[in-house]
Amino acid sequence: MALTRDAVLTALKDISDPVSGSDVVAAGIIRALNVEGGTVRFVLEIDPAKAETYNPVRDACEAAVKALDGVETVSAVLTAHSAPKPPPDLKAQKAAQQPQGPQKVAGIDRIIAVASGKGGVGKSTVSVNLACALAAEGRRVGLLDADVYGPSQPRMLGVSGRPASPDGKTILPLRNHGVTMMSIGLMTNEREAVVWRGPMLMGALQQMMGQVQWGALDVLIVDLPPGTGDVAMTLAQKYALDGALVVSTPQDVALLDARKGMNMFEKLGTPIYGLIENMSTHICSNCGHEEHIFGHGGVAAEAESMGVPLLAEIPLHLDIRTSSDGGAPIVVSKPDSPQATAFRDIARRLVEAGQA
Ligand SMILES: Nc1ncnc2c1ncn2[C@@H]1O[C@H](COP(=O)(O)OP(=O)(O)OP(=O)(O)O)[C@@H](O)[C@H]1O
Repeated sequence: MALTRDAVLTALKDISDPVSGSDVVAAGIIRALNVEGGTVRFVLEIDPAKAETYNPVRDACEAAVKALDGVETVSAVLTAHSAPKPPPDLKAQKAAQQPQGPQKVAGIDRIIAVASGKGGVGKSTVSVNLACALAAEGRRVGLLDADVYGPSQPRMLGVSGRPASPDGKTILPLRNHGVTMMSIGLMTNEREAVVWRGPMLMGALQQMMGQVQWGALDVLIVDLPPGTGDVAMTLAQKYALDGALVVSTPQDVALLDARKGMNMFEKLGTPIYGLIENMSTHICSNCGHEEHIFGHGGVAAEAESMGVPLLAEIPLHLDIRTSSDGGAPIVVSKPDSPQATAFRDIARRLVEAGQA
């Protein structure tokens, strides 16, 4: 008989939660349970201050699930829920040791967020091509797909399969075209709709930053979800973001949303490295005829009025879409094409400015 979620939950009900006294399922700490064939994954969402207490609980949960018929591998990870504010710490010395403001991530020299105000404007396409172009410039590049609502980087970078976690604590990222990549989407089942609540999102982001073995990176590109939501805020507040790139199409409505995105970064104190206009002009793949189907000049004017550089005008070209869909972004599959050159120019510019 095939292994089911219910069978896993029933087994987990035998494990008690040391904090509430009830079982771990009733206590509501089992999250993101994913059963795929013989592989079972879930997280225990806990108060980070009680991580030590929960290590044996995690081991007991893993053992209970492993004992079920049909289970081959079990991965249970502790993630932090957003703990209520701790009482004020009166010991000055201890307070001095508390992390202050956004933190650097060990081994990662720079973090650049790629954002857009609106979905579908090509933020992921820009992120993956920029990452590949930076790798081609000899930079050690990571790409974090934080777009929980529509993770697309595994497909665009041509990687498949699940990241391994040999010790159940650290996560091995995937790698292709010289880019080290991890996607929050790989933590869930593709067909399973996941409702990402704020705390879970933060836990997942913290896991991505702290538990993924990125290795030494010159730059980590973070492909954010569209808009000015929780992920962008958490990222900028918790981690030392060096800069942000904002992608927009030329239409007024996209620009309006892009402005909101830029305002958010300004408020968070993150420098905006530049605006990128995507789908700037349409180049017919048959005759080469060029047409500004979404209008022209708006993004350049916006960049000027905001006082940020317009880093590139990327054309709308069939090759850009088909190459990403095929897992070898245009910068890799046709590096000398004018379309790829637009992305490579951004990469060179960022490297020259010491930003990547
Ligand atoms: N310059 C371009 N030329 C041709 N196709 C493009 C271009 N930019 C993006 N696309 C295509 O448009 C679609 C949307 O792009 P993409 O997924 O990068 O957008 P996004 O802003 O990351 O979207 P979301 O955040 O909503 O997932 C994809 O199919 C992509 O291949």
